[in-house]
Formats: sequence, structure tokens, C-alpha cells
Amino acid sequence: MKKYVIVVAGGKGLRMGGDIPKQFIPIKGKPVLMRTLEAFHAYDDKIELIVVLPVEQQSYWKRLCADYGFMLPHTVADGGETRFHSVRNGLAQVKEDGLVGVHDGVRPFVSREVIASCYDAAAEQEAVVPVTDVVETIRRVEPDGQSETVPRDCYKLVQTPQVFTVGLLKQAYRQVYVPRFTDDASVVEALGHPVYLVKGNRENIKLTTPFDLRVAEVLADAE
Ligand SMILES: Nc1ccn([C@@H]2O[C@H](COP(=O)(O)OP(=O)(O)OP(=O)(O)O)[C@@H](O)[C@H]2O)c(=O)n1
Ligand SMILES: C[C@](O)(CO)[C@H](O)COP(=O)(O)O
Repeated sequence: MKKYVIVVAGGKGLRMGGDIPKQFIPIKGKPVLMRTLEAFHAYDDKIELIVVLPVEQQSYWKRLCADYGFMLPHTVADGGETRFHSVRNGLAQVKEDGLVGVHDGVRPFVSREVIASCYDAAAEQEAVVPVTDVVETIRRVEPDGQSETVPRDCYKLVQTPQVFTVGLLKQAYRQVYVPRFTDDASVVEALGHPVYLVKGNRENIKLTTPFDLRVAEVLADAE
């Protein structure tokens, strides 16, 4: 079955800050986005790679690929106003039926096993999301500041890649954007379609703040 992955890197990275957009920051000498693309290529060397980048960063990325001798073939699509709009632009490059994953460009430590279990399960279940357990006690805080412990078993932490059949994801992304669409599963669920959960990997962190870069250096060392 034909496989695609849309790697979204069209955000602003405001929580990371700094001079270099976070997807281009080198971790142990290699830019984050190259690490992420290599993870998918290592899973399946025939998977079609679609990278979503802000228009103003696309020539920089091309230069970076030349500088690093990065040769993996990929299509570049334009970043949008929100993650939803970026995914929609990437999805326009998906031309055939099959399976399509959406992965955050800033999650370079996704394991090959997790990528495989997401695509394998999507062939049966149509909509698949990797999750990990909550490992700390969590509290719900009410608007008046009162709070209470809630049962952690009722919650999961959501990762990417989130993988779908092409037809389902295209149908979902024809909906009008609403702010609760923070990931792809939420967009598909708005159609009334259920989402199947598989186990993610703890290393598959989203590089969001400068602290995460320190963790990333350690994780890259362990590879
Ligand atoms: N308009 C957007 C917003 C986000 N993303 C991508 O979605 C992923 C998850 O978003 P996050 O890490 O939260 O990135 P930013 O939105 O860039 O971060 P911030 O909220 O700190 O600005 C990232 O790979 C980001 O580049 C995107 O492609 N287009
Ligand atoms: C899609 C996502 O990575 C799932 O955890 C996440 O929701 C994207 O990050 P954001 O902080 O919600 O933009």
C-alpha cells in the first residue's frame, strides 16, 4: 500500500525562542528536521516524504540540505496560519490512495517500532494515534482556582505520527477550522470517526522549549 508522511514544520516556535527556527537546530551536529525525515526513511525507504515549511524558510532549508549533503527526496509544501492549515497544505500534495501519517517535524526521536505500529494498525483501523501513560499525579484546576486530583488512568499523552487512510484524512481536512483542532485525531473525530490508540515511545518528545534541547542532546547520545 502506498504510504506518505506529512512532516509539519511550519510553526513559529515561540516557546523555544532563539535565532534559528527549532526544526533547523543541530542536535549532535545534525539539524532536527533531517533527523526526523531519516527516521521515516529508515522505517520504509519508499515512503513519500512531504515537508511543510514557512515560505520564508524554504530557501534556507534548501541551502541547509546542500551544506549537509542531505539527499532524501522530498516535496516541500507551504506552512499555514495554524498546524491545521499547514497539514491541509501538505495533504494537497497527496495524490494517491493509501496511508498518510502526520508527524511533527520537531519529534526526531520517534522509534521505528512506533512508526511501524501506527502504519500497520492504520491499515486495519483507519485512524491511529500513538500515546503514552501519564507518569505523574494530575490535578484539574477550576476557574475559581479550586483543584482536585483526577484519575490518571483516564488520560493519555498524545504523540505523532498520527496515521489515517488518505480518503478519511482528506475528508476530515475539508471541515472548517476550529481552535480545538490541535492534532489530526481531533479533526477526524469531528467527523464522528473513532480513533485507535497504540503505544508511543517515551523518547518521542516534541522539542518545544529550550529545556527539551538539553534532553535531546542526551537522547541523541544514546542512539
Ligand atoms: N502554523 C503551524 C504551527 C505548527 N506547525 C508545526 O506543528 C508542530 C507542533 O507544533 P509546536 O511544536 O507546538 O510548534 P509551534 O507552533 O511552532 O510552537 P509555539 O506554539 O511555541 O510557537 C511543529 O512541528 C510545528 O512546526 C505547523 O506546521 N504550522
Ligand atoms: C499534535 C501534537 O504534537 C500532539 O501532542 C500537539 O498537540 C502539537 O502541539 P501544540 O502545542 O498543541 O501546538
